Amino acid sequence: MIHFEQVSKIYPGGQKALSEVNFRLHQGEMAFLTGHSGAGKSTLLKLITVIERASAGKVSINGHDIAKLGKKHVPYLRRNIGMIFQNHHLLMDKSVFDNVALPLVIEGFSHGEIRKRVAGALDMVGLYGKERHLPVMLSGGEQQRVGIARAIVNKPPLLLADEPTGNLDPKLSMDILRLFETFHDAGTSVLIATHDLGLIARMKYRTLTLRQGKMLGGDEIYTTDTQGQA
Ligand SMILES: Nc1ncnc2c1ncn2[C@@H]1O[C@H](COP(=O)(O)OP(=O)(O)OP(=O)(O)O)[C@@H](O)[C@H]1O
Repeated sequence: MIHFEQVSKIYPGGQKALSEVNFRLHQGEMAFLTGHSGAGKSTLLKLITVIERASAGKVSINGHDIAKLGKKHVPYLRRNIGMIFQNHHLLMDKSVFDNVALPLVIEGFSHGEIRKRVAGALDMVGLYGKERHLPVMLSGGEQQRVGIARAIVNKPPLLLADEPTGNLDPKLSMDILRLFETFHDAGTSVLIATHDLGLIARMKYRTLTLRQGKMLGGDEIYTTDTQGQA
């Protein structure tokens, strides 16, 4: 699903964020991405969503080299990726319903379809019945669930999360990871960037580790992947 080959990223100004990174995330796989602050986790996610472009190497999604993707095709790519952020980026003056409905409104779905899909997404994240609430009326964990409902409402095959549990206590963090697990069980590919090694250790998924822009064990993972294993 995602394939990085010798990918480097140097920001304008000369800051090297990623250095010859190799890895694959398979279709339907769930994995963690970890590393110290500044290791390059967010940069790696931004290359997948084409918020940033690689300086060298090749990023492919479903076999397509995204360097060859023209500007007008980027929104189509992003429609297939649900993105979840630590501070959830909710519109605070809009209801839970309006926040979750946003991607569907942008895509031009009918009112009836939007109502049905938003209800389904809120049900999945355990917020059914809170459609009319404003985000400020919800707890931090519930606000994060609204962000997750918005990310999955158009059923993308890939979910990317950048520190999704950063503001939550251990119990709520585990609940959020279990929620990601339900999407993974339903066939969605999931990549979660997190500092929280304790949380990672409690789950059984592959962990990709960045250190100063380099993927530790990257070549080994790359070799194993080419043999068709996770
Ligand atoms: N837009 C930018 N311009 C210049 N340098 C940047 C930019 N974004 C990130 N960097 C630099 O690239 C490196 C990697 O940053 P990145 O945000 O990817 O790390 P991270 O692992 O996500 O860190 P954190 O866990 O603190 O969020 C850092 O040295 C950072 O200062």
